[in-house]
Amino acid sequence: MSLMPSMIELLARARVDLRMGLPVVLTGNGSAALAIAAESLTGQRLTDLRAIGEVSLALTARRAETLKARVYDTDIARLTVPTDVDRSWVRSLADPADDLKFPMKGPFNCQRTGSANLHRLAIALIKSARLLPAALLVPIDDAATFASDHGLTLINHAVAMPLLGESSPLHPVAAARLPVEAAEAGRLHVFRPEDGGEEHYAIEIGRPDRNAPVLARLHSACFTGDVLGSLKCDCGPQLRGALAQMGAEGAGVLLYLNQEGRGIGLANKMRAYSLQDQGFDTVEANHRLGFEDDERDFRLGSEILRKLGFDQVRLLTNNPNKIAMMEHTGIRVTERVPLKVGENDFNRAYLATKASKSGHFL
Ligand SMILES: Nc1nc2c(ncn2[C@@H]2O[C@H](COP(=O)(O)OP(=O)(O)OP(=O)(O)O)[C@@H](O)[C@H]2O)c(=O)[nH]1
Ligand SMILES: [Zn+2]
Repeated sequence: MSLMPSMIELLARARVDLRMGLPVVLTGNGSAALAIAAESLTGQRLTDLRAIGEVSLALTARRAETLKARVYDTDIARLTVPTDVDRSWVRSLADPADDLKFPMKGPFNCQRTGSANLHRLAIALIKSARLLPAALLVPIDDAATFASDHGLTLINHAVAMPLLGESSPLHPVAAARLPVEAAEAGRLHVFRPEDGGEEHYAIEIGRPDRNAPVLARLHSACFTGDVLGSLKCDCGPQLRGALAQMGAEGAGVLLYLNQEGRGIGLANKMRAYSLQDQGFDTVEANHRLGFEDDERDFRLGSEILRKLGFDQVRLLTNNPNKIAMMEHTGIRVTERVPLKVGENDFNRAYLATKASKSGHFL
């Protein structure tokens, strides 16, 4: 029946559930579990989970490394939650804010038998909901009955995992003329993904020739840099510099991708900034939170370019990964145009770390 939600729709619902602190039901390979985000766990929900069975905590291998917890499943660690700890124990394992002040002492009881599939699915879902990558799971018997009895969203591992790894198709929803400081001939296009995720934007400057390489910039949202003029990064000057160059050349396209904080979201980026104030660099901070260096999906940049009719670019960037991803997804990068602007005393170390650890061109 067509009114039944598809897995894409169920995943969108599950993201909201997890953000709200509601459990979701995960199932796969004959097993089933309730999963709840550690970040939005209430004391009552922890009590409720314990009434069902033994509760385990899923963490990424990155987070486990900081906690010195054993990882038996490559990318995921599964820790048994002791019966005598409260919500603050879970919080301290999930959130590195107080790692230095109150180091979490193991040894932790790390699970090595059974499958980590449902734990991995919970982490993937929680990352896509832009929460701290940590989930509590408790096994249940009959997933379908449990979900319908309690009105919970039911997610199947085999169907969901490939979808979570894919880039959702994007569709143009609206476009209009937008004169900007850099060029009077501007046009803003809004693209919406099918998975209910963030919209992304493209600002077209002039009327670029679709048969020649276009001067292009893939800009990732940075509220602090773009809007507030933060001195901790170079995003604001890069945004304005790219538009200015497009204005001067009379043509270009700037994609504004809503992947704040290299894809971890603004709340997590502020957590990373707090860790940076404790002395960690931008990459270490991401790892301590349980994220990879860069959680962005640049494939959507190629898709937007193609939808706008472009297949070759002169790419304004210092990031070799952006070039590799463009080429990999069928957009030819005929030239890399360096974008070195906005270095200052506050972001010098950040820019140096990008060069030394993330391979950025100097
Ligand atoms: N997680 C995290 N994200 C950051 C930090 N500083 C800046 N960002 C984010 O990094 C992204 C900056 O991306 P881009 O401007 O595309 O920079 P880039 O990947 O270095 O590539 P180019 O600028 O093209 O050379 C934005 O999403 C910022 O919000 C940080 O310390 N931690
Ligand atoms: Zn920035």
